[in-house]
Amino acid sequence: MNPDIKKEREGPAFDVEAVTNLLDGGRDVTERRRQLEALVENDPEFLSQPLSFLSQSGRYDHAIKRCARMIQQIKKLGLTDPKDISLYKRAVFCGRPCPLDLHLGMFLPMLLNQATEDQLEHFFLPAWQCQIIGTYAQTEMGHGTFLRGLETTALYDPRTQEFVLNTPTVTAIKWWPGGLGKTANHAVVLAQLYTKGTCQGLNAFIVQLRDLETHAPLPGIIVGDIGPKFGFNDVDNGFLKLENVRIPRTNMLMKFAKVEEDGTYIRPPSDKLAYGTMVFIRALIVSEASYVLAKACTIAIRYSVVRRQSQQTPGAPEPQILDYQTQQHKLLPLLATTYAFHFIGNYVSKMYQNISESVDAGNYSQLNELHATSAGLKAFTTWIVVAGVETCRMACGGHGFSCASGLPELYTNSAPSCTYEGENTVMMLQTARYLMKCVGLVRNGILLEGNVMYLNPAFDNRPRLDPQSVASLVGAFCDRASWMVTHVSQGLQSQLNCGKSQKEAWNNMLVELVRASESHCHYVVVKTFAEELEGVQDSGSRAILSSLCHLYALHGITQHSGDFMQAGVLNGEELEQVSKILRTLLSSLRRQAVPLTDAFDISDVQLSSVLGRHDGNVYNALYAWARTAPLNKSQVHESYDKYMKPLQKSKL
Ligand SMILES: CCCCCCCCCCCC(=O)SCCNC(=O)CCNC(=O)[C@H](O)C(C)(C)COP(=O)(O)OP(=O)(O)OC[C@H]1O[C@@H](n2cnc3c(N)ncnc32)[C@H](O)[C@@H]1OP(=O)(O)O
Ligand SMILES: Cc1cc2nc3c(=O)[nH]c(=O)nc-3n(C[C@H](O)[C@H](O)[C@H](O)COP(=O)(O)OP(=O)(O)OC[C@H]3O[C@@H](n4cnc5c(N)ncnc54)[C@H](O)[C@@H]3O)c2cc1C
Repeated sequence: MNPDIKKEREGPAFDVEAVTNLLDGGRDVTERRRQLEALVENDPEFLSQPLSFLSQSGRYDHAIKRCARMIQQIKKLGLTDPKDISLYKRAVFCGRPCPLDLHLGMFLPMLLNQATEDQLEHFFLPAWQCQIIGTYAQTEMGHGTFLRGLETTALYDPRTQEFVLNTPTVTAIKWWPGGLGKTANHAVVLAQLYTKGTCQGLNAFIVQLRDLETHAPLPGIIVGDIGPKFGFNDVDNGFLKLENVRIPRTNMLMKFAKVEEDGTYIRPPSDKLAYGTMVFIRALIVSEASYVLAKACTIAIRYSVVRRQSQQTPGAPEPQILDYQTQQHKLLPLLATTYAFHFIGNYVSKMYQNISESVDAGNYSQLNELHATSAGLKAFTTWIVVAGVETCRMACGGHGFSCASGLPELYTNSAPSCTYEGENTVMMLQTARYLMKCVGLVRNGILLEGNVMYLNPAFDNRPRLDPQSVASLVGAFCDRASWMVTHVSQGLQSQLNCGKSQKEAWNNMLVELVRASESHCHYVVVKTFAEELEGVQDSGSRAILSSLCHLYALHGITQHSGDFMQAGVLNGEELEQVSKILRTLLSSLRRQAVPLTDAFDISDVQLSSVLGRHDGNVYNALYAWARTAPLNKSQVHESYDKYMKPLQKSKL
């Protein structure tokens, strides 16, 4: 083990295993996770060469091979608990996306959430057994955000009791669905339903795409891969053109909306229920965000204690780069953010679970709050995580730019989370829509509960900020959100008072509306982090996590100091105080940085990074990695004899 990293692990101020257990949700969960990871890491079928050396087709082949092995093993091991399956899948793909994500993550949940009993009877088992492999085909070339603008049509034909599906224009072609290109043989297709001459809006239809024996596309189905992307190249994101494809009436998911045999349409109790699976994935994205940032922080912090660079004192050894305050300022707030996002991920998962149960019981009253919260936190966490991965890459200097570091792959695979499942700006505006409605309720004398209580009148007048107190800092974030949300609603009102239409006024305030939503999400994250600490039994864990929560809050204030000052929450002098305490915290947490990343308990296989190796032996591993690169298969590349040699021989 590299002596520097070894020294970093001597005498942490807390019990690393206790924090690992806390992050996992208990000692038994840690043991189970390690057991499942070991099953994968000891399975010779899962051994693989560095993915960076493969082509797009090679990566897809590699991914499909792992999918098949994973499904076989899940059945053989008798894994039925969704938590086990999710942990096993994460171990197989090391957190990377895979061609079955949409089948497992959206197609199956769509069946569970939107299918009738008969439909479940017909589709679920073959889908669970992977005879049916599905995807979620909603986005079209011309529309991803504006769902009501989707052009694919499903015309009901009462004579044959079938729907006829078409993508009538080039912009109607389904574009992006994961697994659609080469993997899926079915899709849930979102289409505008027409029956009895009337458009009844978006509904979900199960469409078979490929022959179950030959996998060849069926008549009327033109399907393929959309080609190489910025990342995510293990997944065959595809396109789908539909030309008069006929499906039985019973292929429309009819748990909520219905089309009777004669074509009569029965409206769903809420027309947003069809959007439920998107909310499920948004909640899942929030709970996964922390894992991505945990990997990036582990790589960059471990590298930062083995990398020595520059010379502060002549003759003295070059310092570890984590000794530089700037390196601490880049990485330690991100480490604190990783822990903060772990707790907000738990919070959103619990919220989704609770509200889904009440929706199943027919109570739709909290759907809006769930949508607004999951949409805002999905945008808030993914924007910060993706930017954080890039910060970690840059903090590793040149070697961070090598695929050997694992950081470019981590960045390009996580970057689309700011776009898919709801483009982040659009999601923040959904949260803003909800917040503006809450302001309206307060104006009508209604008292609010939960995370928006700060909008109630005379929400307690707070003493001046005490930057040493986490509770006081949470109050500061609350006051900032209250001021920003109220301020933007006043801005909207004054636009309307000047005679602007609702639409114009809204568009003129979009930037402020997004900022107000971000401040609301930031408050919810800080509040949740602080509240979670109260439940931590182990005193050593509680102490170190409190320092991280303190750092996260102080750093948030310095990053958005304009908001806090505009809101009157703190003045210049108090801001200086905040920055001073933040700097002190950086140097005190520096010694705990490696143990705090070890607590994530991410194996070298999972990390797939030469720079982030647990033993810190980076340089030999980097050299060995480069030597195996395909370009080094021959000392003289074939292009020399084909092009350069003739050039050098020619008399220029
Ligand atoms: C890590 C694992 C990865 C797992 C692996 C993941 C791999 C990648 C998977 C990616 C899969 C995809 O991208 S699938 C495709 C994802 N696509 C999207 O997310 C599309 C985003 N667009 C939309 O959701 C919609 O178009 C909106 C919300 C932006 C606008 O919809 P709209 O119908 O026009 O609604 P709008 O007028 O704004 O609002 C009308 C009312 O409906 C409410 N409303 C709107 N949506 C919802 C909703 N979902 N649930 C409840 N309520 C809603 C609003 O609050 C509002 O209430 P009130 O104010 O009237 O009370
Ligand atoms: C890797 C990846 C995987 C995907 N997988 C799937 C899948 O499996 N199934 C599926 O159906 N789809 C999938 N998608 C598509 C994805 O859901 C859409 O790309 C996403 O919903 C954004 O829609 P869009 O591409 O039309 O962006 P647009 O909405 O065109 O966004 C472009 C810009 O317009 C702005 N904008 C748009 N509307 C508004 C507004 N009302 N107010 C303010 N600004 C606005 C946005 O903020 C953004 O800056 C995937 C996409 C990617 C990248």
